[in-house]
Amino acid sequence: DLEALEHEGREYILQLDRMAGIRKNRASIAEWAYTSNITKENEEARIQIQLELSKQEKQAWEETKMYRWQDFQDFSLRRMFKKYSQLGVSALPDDKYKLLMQSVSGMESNYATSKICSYKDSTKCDLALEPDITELFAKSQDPEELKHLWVEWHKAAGAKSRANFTQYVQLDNEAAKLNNFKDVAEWWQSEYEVPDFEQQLAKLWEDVKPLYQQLHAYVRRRLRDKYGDQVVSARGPIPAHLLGNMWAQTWNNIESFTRPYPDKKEVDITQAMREQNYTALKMFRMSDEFFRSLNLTAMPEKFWKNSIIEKPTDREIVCHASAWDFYDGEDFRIKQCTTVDYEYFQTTHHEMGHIQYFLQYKHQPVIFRDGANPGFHEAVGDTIALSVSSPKHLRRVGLVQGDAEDEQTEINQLYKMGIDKVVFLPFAYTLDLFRYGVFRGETQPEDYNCHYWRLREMLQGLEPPVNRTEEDFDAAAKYHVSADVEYARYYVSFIIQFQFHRTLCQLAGEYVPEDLTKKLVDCDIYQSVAAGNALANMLKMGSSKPWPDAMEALTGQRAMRADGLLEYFRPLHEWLQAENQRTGEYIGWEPSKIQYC
Ligand SMILES: C=C(C[SeH])C(=O)N1CCC[C@H]1C(=O)O
Ligand SMILES: [Zn+2]
Repeated sequence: DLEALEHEGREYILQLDRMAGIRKNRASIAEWAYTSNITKENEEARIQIQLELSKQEKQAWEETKMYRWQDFQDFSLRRMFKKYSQLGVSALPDDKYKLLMQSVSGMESNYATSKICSYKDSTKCDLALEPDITELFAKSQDPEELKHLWVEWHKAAGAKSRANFTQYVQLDNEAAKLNNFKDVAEWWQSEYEVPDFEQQLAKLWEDVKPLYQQLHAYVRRRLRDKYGDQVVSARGPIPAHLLGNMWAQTWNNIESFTRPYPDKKEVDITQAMREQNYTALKMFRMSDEFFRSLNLTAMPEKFWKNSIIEKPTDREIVCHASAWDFYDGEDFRIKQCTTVDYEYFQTTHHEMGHIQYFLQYKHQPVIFRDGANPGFHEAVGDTIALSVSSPKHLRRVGLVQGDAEDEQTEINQLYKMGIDKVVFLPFAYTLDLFRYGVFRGETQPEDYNCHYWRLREMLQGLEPPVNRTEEDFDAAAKYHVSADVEYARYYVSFIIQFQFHRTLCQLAGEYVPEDLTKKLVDCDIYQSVAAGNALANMLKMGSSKPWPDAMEALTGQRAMRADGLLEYFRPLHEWLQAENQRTGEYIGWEPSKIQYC
């Protein structure tokens, strides 16, 4: 009878889950060995192990689908069977599986090891993205040097991966079809378990776009003031190499010469960190202490022993920051090439947020050790970082001196947050709208660069610094495209982290709507056990329930909405509208004159 069948099913799936944990542990060990020491033999070993594990997964999958789990009464049991019934890339035959692994690995190692020559010294050709090119791009205010760095990086890390990327798309789409998806776009969106995910992304963009356009118009004017109207036009897109970041995904590095009230003392956190002899380890210790102050879990001993927090000097590694779960309940690691600056201070909290999520759901079955959706995992650390980056907290830890806020300082602070958080949204949206089109076949290889830049111009109001052709492949010059990492997760994160922040601030008594002494912009939840406990309760759920349940558990809302972000930035939005009106700024952008299609 069904009762007995369900009991037998539970025994089976719990045993399968234990085996899956061992497989995932072995996969993480092999992946770590390769990405923390990029050599041919480590790459081959990793692919060999992935192949072996995929055979075991395929075997288990054959057995799992024999169960009539759709009729089981127990919700969690059905959910476990449903997740285990999806085989993933292991559904490919061995030869195609291996080809797919090789094409992604080829792109990723190219990205990780790409070097370019210096602008000022053409014989110096050992510049790596981290820390060399990143630092130069953040500091340089010479448009010609920035153009050189931009063009050379996009040639080395982007164009080179065009062939591998085309093969990856072909094979990954085959795997999608073997999993009963039309294409990879549908597969990626299925992770969010809502039928209208893409429409939700579009609606969120409609909500945020007016604020973005005001910010874009203001920044364009300040850049035109600085570089002249031969470099920055009054009504066109902004050249993408002038925004302080290789992908123009955050504009925080141009804050020093574009902030609204320049005569207000400059808040240079990076300089303060260096003056106070901050080290990578100190940044990690401070982040760990913040989480502990919320009554969340301390980093375990193994974390401090096994993590790589600075770039090694004796080998090549994948420097792009990452957090690792080894699925054994005690081994959790971060790998990042930390530099002592504000940006990496944020990144450290971002990665520690991933580890905290791992720690909170480690008691769950292996199959539920995941974010409620991929965006949740990206939002944990950033939510904490919203408190850390508040003037109140920065004063608390001594990174900012001096008095409390006045109106102008608050606008400067909101501007600093806006050129980090608001400008990121059209970038993130572009990256996956582009790849949805590629996976769907709407964008063929001969259109890759043209379609990528059409979206960049339409959504971000940017243009390339020089003409582009289909010899280029600029999308792959971004880590996540070269590493097959879905990106809508960050778009979701940058929306929901403000919903999380608002709730936690209210729980911490730090934010009271309409109370001008308890403003959202100045909220710091540090040491609030009430906020920490509420966050922990949501994190403990992992992916055991559909994400609206997790969202509701924490915020009372069951949907992702832009209202948290728009409430946070409202004073800035009003200021920008008034300022752009005062200067008669053209809002939006006319078509670019640069050739890229
Ligand atoms: C820090 C990570 C590792 Se999950 C990252 O890739 N992030 C964090 C914010 C956006 C995105 C990026 O760097 O593009
Ligand atoms: Zn992340």
